[in-house]
Amino acid sequence: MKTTIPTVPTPDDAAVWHEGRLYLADQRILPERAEFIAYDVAADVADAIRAMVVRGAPAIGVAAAYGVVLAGRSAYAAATEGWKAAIESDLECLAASRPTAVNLFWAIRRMRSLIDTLDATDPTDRLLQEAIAIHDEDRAANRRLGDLGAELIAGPTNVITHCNAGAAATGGYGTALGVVRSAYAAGKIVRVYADETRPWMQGSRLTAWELMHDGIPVTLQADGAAASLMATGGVGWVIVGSDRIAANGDVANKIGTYGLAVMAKYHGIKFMVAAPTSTVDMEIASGAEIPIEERDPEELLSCGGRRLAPAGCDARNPVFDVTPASLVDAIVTERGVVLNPTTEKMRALMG
Ligand SMILES: CSC[C@@H](O)[C@@H](O)C(=O)COP(=O)(O)O
Repeated sequence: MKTTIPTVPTPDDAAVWHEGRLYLADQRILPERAEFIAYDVAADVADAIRAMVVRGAPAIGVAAAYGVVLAGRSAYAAATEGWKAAIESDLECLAASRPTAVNLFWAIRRMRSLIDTLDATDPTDRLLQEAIAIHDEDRAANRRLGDLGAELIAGPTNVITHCNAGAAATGGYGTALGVVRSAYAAGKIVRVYADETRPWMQGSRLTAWELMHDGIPVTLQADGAAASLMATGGVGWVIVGSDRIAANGDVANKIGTYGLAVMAKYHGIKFMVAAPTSTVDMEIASGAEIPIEERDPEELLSCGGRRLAPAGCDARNPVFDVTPASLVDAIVTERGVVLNPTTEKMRALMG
């Protein structure tokens, strides 16, 4: 992990712990401005997750783990040996920040398991070690799954990606964009077509920024342009990340992913989901049980601060959808690849 704060955040600096503070690169304003915000208390980290300062399932998990460190420090300052009772409200506050990305709950559960083993003394150092381990392990998992995903691509080919599943969305390197990074280095990817990803524009702002930062050829397209691109041929894979993968291999990801998978099947294009095993939720049988976040319709009714829709216009803003396992060719994790996922194959992967 980095021990200094870069003056300008790079895509790999979504979360940085430095001298007792958590710094999050503000992903709401990138790439126009690259700035960190410093955090000292867990409730503010929860607000940052809710407000999309930090976003992307693994990065949310990493931020929450550091949030638990801040919670432990505050709880000990307030209640000394009673810190375990005092930390509870902050853990609940972090867990209530966003509902879909299971990495959030996975990270809090892992930090809670550690808390259960600790005594009444100041827990800050021990909690920090665990948060750093979560951060480092995520980066290492992404490197591994990036290489595994790249092996599936015969190449050279073009690929489509949706939303941002890059370094900024993770502890580092990226999931879908980790596969792209590894495959591009191996000469297997010619160009990445990045969907703009309405309404938060994670594709236009973050994916385009990350790929240009790496010198990987990228073409931005409107979300609705993917089908006609597929029809022209030349696209070998759709590669996306995930917020939660159910036990049967159904995949929740950014709204619009399901449509891409349907279109990919129609055009005979392969569909890959790249995610660490911290994104797999074996406690739910299928995608029907995945809670789908609905955000403020205002995010859809306006763009760049300018109102687009007429006053009084109704709008729905589900920000994730579920792609059935039957449309997924490969789920790529750090533990291995699952082709044509089923419950049995996911059980074998997860042990
Ligand atoms: C490696 S990130 C995987 C997913 O979290 C990503 O594709 C996504 O949908 C992010 O949504 P966001 O609403 O930006 O948090």
